[in-house]
Amino acid sequence: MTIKTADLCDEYPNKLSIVDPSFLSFGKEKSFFGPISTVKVKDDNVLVRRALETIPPGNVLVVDGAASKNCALMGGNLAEIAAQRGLAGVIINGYIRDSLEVCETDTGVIALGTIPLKSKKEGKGQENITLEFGNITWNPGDYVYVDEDGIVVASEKLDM
Ligand SMILES: O=C([O-])CC(=O)C(=O)O
Repeated sequence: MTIKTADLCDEYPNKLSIVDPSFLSFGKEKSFFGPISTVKVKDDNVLVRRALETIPPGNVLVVDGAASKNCALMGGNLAEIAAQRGLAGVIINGYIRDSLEVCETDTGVIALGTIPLKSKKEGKGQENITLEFGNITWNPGDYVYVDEDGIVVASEKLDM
């Protein structure tokens, strides 16, 4: 199915939250959608890995990393887990590394940018909670739609 966020905005103006246009696409899959799973972390990606290994195939993992520029929350290995598990994609309010590998990996990866330093491995953070970033609220179970034009979220699955 081809996502066209512009068409969704035309068709469902009252049902969509539009994410702040400050995110970049790094994954090979430029257009994807699915139900949201969430984690919230700060400079620590243990819960990101655990979510990638456990959330249902087809879901989109949304990571609130507090937009921290201290380190990368995902690299080539974690992107490969997302692809192998058949996740639709990952959206990170934070930074990634191994961007050349990530852009060859068959999943969606959205983030704020790149930084080469890896994160801490302490396992701190929260899972499956409502997030607030990018000018919108991200509830687990909401649907996110992504393409080359941007990111939009609806509280239900939309007919396309
Ligand atoms: O392990 C990490 O912190 C992230 C990483 O480099 C990878 O996913 O390849």
